[in-house]
Amino acid sequence: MKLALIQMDIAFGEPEKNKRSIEQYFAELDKSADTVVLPEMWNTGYDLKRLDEVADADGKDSQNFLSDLAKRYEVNLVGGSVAKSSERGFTNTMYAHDSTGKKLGEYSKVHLFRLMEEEKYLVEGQERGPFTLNNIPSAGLICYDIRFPEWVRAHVMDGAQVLYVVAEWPAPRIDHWRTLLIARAIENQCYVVACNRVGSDPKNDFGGHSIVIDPWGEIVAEADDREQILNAEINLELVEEVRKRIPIFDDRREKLY
Ligand SMILES: O=C(O)CCC(=O)C(=O)O
Repeated sequence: MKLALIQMDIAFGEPEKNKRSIEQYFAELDKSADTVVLPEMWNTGYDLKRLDEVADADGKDSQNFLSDLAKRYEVNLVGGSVAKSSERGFTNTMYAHDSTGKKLGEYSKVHLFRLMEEEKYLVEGQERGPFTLNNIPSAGLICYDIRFPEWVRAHVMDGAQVLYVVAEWPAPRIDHWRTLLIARAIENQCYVVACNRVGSDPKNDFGGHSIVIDPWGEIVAEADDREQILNAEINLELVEEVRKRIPIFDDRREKLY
């Protein structure tokens, strides 16, 4: 698989402007890329106080936009996440599409991050929302979700071999971001493909360092803290190889935990 992670800045509360930025990035994609990943809440950023005005009604506009991009560029697209409004309230929701534009799955962030007051404005997702991308069982995780190893393990026990993480992770804790992601890859013996944003909003500076990590914990590719497209190639056979070498899934003591 040839991945392209779009590590972009996000305009605060300006979905149309952010869509134009994404269009520009797509025009610059490496022609060999088959799977593209976007960051968290790319439509609005953390403009939570104005969700009434800026969130996407039922995620329809975002889904159309993402489906059309995937089809036009013939790429699988893990569409970061968007602020979505529905009868249930506002959610932080990821959509994945295949290269024909077909929707593969949907996932809403289940762990809301109090430090950014998400719990005051958003409602939690209730489902795992796994998807199969390129014939590979995969899962989406949104930012703070990576601090919950039991949540990540649940996806892997379901069969996930690639974890797509999308984030607006602040710069002051970028060491946590890297360490947690490397640990999630090693302990689950799977690929971690993680796309963060850069730039600033009124309250935070975001740290970039989008990263692709293999099931042995080796870094396949890593960005710095500037806007860029991070390209990486991964080989899924390595998942099986690593799981045979250290068979942690056979050695688990399920009765004890
Ligand atoms: O856990 C962290 O330190 C960052 C989480 C975060 O920024 C988020 O979930 O939006």
